[in-house]
Amino acid sequence: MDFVICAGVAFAESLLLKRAPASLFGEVRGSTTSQTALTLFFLQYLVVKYYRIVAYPKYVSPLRHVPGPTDNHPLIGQALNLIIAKTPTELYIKWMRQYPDAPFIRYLTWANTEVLVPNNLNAHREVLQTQCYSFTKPNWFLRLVKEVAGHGLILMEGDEHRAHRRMLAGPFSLKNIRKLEPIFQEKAKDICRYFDQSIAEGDGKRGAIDCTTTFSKAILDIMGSAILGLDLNYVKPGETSDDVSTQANNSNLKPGCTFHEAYDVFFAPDTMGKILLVVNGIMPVRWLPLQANREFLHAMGWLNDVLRTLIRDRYKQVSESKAKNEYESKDSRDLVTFIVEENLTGGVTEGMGEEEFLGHLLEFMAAGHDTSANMLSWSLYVLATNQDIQEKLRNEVKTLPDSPSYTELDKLSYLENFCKEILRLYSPSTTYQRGAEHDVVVEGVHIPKGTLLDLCPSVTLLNPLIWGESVDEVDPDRWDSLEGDQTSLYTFSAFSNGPKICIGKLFAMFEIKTILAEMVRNFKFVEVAKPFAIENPGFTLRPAGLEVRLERLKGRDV
Ligand code: HEM
Repeated sequence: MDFVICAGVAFAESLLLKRAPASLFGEVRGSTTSQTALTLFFLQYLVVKYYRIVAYPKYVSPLRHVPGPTDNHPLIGQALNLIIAKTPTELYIKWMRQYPDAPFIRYLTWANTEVLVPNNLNAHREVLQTQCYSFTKPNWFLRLVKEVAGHGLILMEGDEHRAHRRMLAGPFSLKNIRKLEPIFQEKAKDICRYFDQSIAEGDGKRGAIDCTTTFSKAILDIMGSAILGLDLNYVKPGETSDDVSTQANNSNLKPGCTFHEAYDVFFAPDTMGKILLVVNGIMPVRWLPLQANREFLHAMGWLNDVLRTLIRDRYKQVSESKAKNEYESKDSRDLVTFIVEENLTGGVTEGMGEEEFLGHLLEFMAAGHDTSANMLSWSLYVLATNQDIQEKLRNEVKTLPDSPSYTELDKLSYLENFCKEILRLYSPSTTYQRGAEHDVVVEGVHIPKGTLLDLCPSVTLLNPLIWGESVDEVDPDRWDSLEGDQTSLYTFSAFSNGPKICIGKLFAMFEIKTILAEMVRNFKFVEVAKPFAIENPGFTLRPAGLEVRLERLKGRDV
């Protein structure tokens, strides 16, 4: 924008100079209009950039007194520090602990753009609930998400967002989530059979599981059945990993890629893939003839085609059998079928167009996949490194019947506490973004229109002012005796809060509890097999390469 304005102004100025009396600007009149315009453009552009990058954040911005890190790079503030940090949240946690009382923390990023991090509970309440629609998704984030998730809930704002949340409330209600019991139970058993296979392929007593890959595939299977009505069967015992990558079990899908490969391009790209993902948020770079771009465009094209075909086929199937009076609505219908049925009969999803439908599917698959898989990986990490907690959890889940229902799982208080403690210590969602729609005042801080905000769940989940000295310890029992700020909705921020709270919260908790219960009552998680790193940059807290050794417990058979 600065570029265009400076170019326009420089051109107008050069024309004016041409007409000025020769005695005033003799030198300038000697040069051509384009030379003058170019010189004026560069000078003005430099001044504007100096003001924006150096003078504004330091001397003019109303946010300049908000506390924050001072070890800034002169041009890119904390951008590089965030990229080379050990985890995507390391620096946010450090800043929160440095300025525990501040409502906001301010840091600088590319070209010294200011970013605010809501820090105390009131600031979270204002941004997520009270003034929710004053803080919308910023443009760079829209570009980034739209590439993979189309136009779904995450990108919608205001009335459109409210209308679509209403349409989707049914499929994500407790009543509907209960219908997914058989899908979750079956997949939990498949995972255990897969573990058995890994033990059998080893020395017959002990196996090792690559958590990130296994759970990523298992969760995709669940999403395939529950959301799309497809049997993906990535984690199916009896199949080697080679069989899995051919997607042999779903021959109806377009060849050339798999869901697992497609999402790996986004959630676990190589270094070039990561750079392009970030830079494309700032300026379009997908046209560059690079291998990482080709892989990305191929994967996303495949995903869009497959889901669009699925939507059209499902409409056709349902409407044709309805026309013949042969249609029977299944009680355990998946989300696609639910939306199609409601749409055809003037139900709650009436008016949802194909683009929005596609956007929702792309988003559910992306938003519910890596988050849940990482939560399971971190659960195994904690179990393998805390045998007493594992024993306590096992004693509780041992009481469950063979295929536990939602109600039976919901009654287990230690399982609930364990899940919350995993989300507290290892929030799968690292940061999510907002931008101020207009000037707004929160907690006495004047936030100018266009200011960027980073919300980081760990800022409240790992805050020593809220959790005390034991903040970094694993202690599921703490959830039995919450007091003060620990009871606030805004403290438990792993699923966010307010009108944009995660729509899949119930789905995720039920799915994870079912899988955890089945794993813990059948296997002992002995130790972490080797060192691993946390992926950074990353949208989720991904323990890349986490491997856990396990043994089957005697006396149980899946
Ligand atoms: C442990 C698992 C999960 C975690 C930690 C999680 C976390 C979150 C968070 C923090 C947000 C807020 C993002 C923002 O406001 O920008 C969110 C939104 C969302 N999540 Fe989840 N999520 C999980 C599972 C799921 C599942 C299973 C689904 C779908 C099946 C899902 C679908 C969505 C959608 C569609 C949104 C956008 C909601 C809106 O803007 O109205 N999530 N999630």
